[in-house]
Amino acid sequence: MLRAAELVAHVMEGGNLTDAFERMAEANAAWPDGTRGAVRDLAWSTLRDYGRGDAILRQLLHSAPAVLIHGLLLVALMRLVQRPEQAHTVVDQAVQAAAVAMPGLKGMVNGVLRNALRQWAQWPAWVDADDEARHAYPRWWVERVRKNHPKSWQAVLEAGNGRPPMALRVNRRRASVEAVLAELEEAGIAARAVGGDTLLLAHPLALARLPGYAEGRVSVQDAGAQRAAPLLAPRAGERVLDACAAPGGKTAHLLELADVELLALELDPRRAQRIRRNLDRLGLDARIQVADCSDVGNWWDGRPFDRILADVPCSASGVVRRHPDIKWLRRDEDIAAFAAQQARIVDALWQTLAPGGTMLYVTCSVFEQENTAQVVRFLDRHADAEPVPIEASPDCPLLPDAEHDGFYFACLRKKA
Ligand SMILES: C[S@@+](CC[C@H](N)C(=O)[O-])C[C@H]1O[C@@H](n2cnc3c(N)ncnc32)[C@H](O)[C@@H]1O
Repeated sequence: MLRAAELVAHVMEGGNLTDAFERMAEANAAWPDGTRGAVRDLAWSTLRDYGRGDAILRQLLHSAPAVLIHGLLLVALMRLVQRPEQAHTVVDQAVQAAAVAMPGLKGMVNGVLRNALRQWAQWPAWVDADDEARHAYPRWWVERVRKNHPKSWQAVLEAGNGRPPMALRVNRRRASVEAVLAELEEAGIAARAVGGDTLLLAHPLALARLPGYAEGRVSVQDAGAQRAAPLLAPRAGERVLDACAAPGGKTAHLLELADVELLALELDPRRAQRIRRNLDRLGLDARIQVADCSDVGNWWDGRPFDRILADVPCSASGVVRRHPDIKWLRRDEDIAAFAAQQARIVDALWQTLAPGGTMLYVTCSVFEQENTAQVVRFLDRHADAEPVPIEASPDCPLLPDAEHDGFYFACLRKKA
């Protein structure tokens, strides 16, 4: 419980959840899978529900406690929601964790949690009275989703608060969908094919338990993310640019689909190393370069590309259930900053596209400003660009649901 509280406290201080968890897991390499999974699950669940937990705590506390104790109380409340039948054990565990972290505050933790239990029946009313708590999102986020998706805003918010599905991509160079399904069945892992190279697992599991992963027959990639490479539809012999490539999920998928000459660019040198590791595992190859793709003069050799994947940095609002810290760390004004950065990137990349070539614009955002509005402005600025319809639509917003995360795709052709 203390480890999960440390992660929650780290986010409350503005830190990144995934990075902090990876550092913690590295420092505790001897943790069994079960411990690693439990710490992760508790921290992630607490942050998905942070608004609700905090609304309850505000009723019980007179002043804000030290951030680690605040995190611990939130984790304990989440545990109480998950396991009400073990309430007394949960309180004892939280008190023991406080005794280790801040012995002087263990009485306070005990008092607050016992008081919380006495007032259990009030929790729904406390949560309902607070807009942010009811939805478990900041107010600005709720407003944006409501405005951008008037018919489905509640479903979008709910999907973002749920647990994400786990999907696999079959490496068609090494295995077939049928062969992988049979292998999974033999290992007692329930899965079903959902089109293309994609399999959906009935229950998420640890990578170490996944047959064929180490041997490069399968990768873990969300089913929505797996739409990108087939939409770009690379053909053998083409020059392809993957402009924002790390950790290389879509780079690998493109290479699995066709023998192309691929350049993968990535701004972050540490993340760029993950592309090579992924390609090596899958038996694939590409040129990988650390560069700012919008600074064309620094990396482009002047030879145009036939296809460009622009999987641009974005708010990640479509994958918030995988990164629940972002909904509490992002600010409304960040979205305009992302949109400006995306515009800079696609304008720069457009120069490197061959006439007749296509660029696939991708975000994992559900915010219009980064999606359709971005593409409409792009088409206004570039008279030589035209949309290539996706399933009879000029673009393809994929809202998050039980099978896939939220994505947005627009395919743009450069007039010949
Ligand atoms: C959405 S992620 C890409 C995910 C990746 N395409 C995949 O499928 O595995 C965006 C990536 O773009 C990188 N990035 C951000 N700004 C960039 C820039 N100006 N040039 C190149 N890469 C950039 C980020 O570091 C991040 O790794």
